[in-house]
Amino acid sequence: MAKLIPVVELFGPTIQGEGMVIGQKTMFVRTGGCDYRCRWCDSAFTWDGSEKSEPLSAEEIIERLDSLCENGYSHVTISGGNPAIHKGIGELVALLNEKGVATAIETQGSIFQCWINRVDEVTVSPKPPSSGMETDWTKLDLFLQQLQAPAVSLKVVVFDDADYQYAKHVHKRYPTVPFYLQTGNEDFAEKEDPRFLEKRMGAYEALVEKALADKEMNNVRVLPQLHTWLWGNKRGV
Ligand SMILES: C[S@@+](CC[C@H](N)C(=O)[O-])C[C@H]1O[C@@H](n2cnc3c(N)ncnc32)[C@H](O)[C@@H]1O
Ligand SMILES: Nc1nc2[nH]cc(C(=O)O)c2c(=O)[nH]1
Ligand code: SF4
Ligand SMILES: [Mg+2]
Repeated sequence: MAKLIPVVELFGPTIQGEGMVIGQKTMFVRTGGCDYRCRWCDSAFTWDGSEKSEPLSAEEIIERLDSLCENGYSHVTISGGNPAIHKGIGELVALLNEKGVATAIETQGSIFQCWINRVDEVTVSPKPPSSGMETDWTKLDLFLQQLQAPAVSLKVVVFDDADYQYAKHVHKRYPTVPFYLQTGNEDFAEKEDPRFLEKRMGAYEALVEKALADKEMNNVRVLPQLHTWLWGNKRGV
């Protein structure tokens, strides 16, 4: 029997606002459940019990994506929560592959599944000290050793100096993996702050300046969460 996938949100078309394929037109599948509890998680509704997920088969997910996008789509991003806790996603990835639709995943690198190697773009985002989570380096080493996907990147969110030092450590530990620094959004719960965009731009400028002045961070890409510049903390975009 097909394994069901707990889905919290399906949305799109939108643009990928973060990381290695920023700007890519994409659909999103957001799964429920996470093995982490990051203090600043902007998607805590996937794991804090505030929302129920709907168990869907891979076919049902594709039907719903199709009905969201009458013009069709060529790219699907799977995020969460941690999508890597769900075995059933392998079937979704295989079906999308068959249809010629490219796939991407966002995960923190704590749990590996064989199907991850069939995802076209894998973003691994280990969590810095401000998250309150502790990285199990042995697990992360193993995750990256097993990872054979066509395109892989590391992305570390930075809120403060300790996070930046952590990001440097990650980049040094895995020097051959394309590395992204991403600004943290401390106003993730804010709905109507008139200074929201100004603050996001300020955080981006500060992170860019830090990286530009750092001789150990010459081969990095520095990015904001671009979707928040357009749409703030709105859900489903
Ligand atoms: C919501 S998570 C889901 C995927 C997976 N659990 C992970 O953390 O990689 C997707 C991305 O959003 C980032 N993120 C979550 N909350 C954020 C915040 N307040 N500011 C900036 N990035 C955030 C995470 O670090 C991760 O890269
Ligand atoms: N547009 C857009 N881009 C994103 N990139 C990563 C996201 C996520 O929540 O995983 C996300 C999201 O929620 N929306
Ligand atoms: S690992 Fe991702 S989904 Fe899980 S709590 Fe952290 S940011 Fe949120
Ligand atoms: Mg998000």
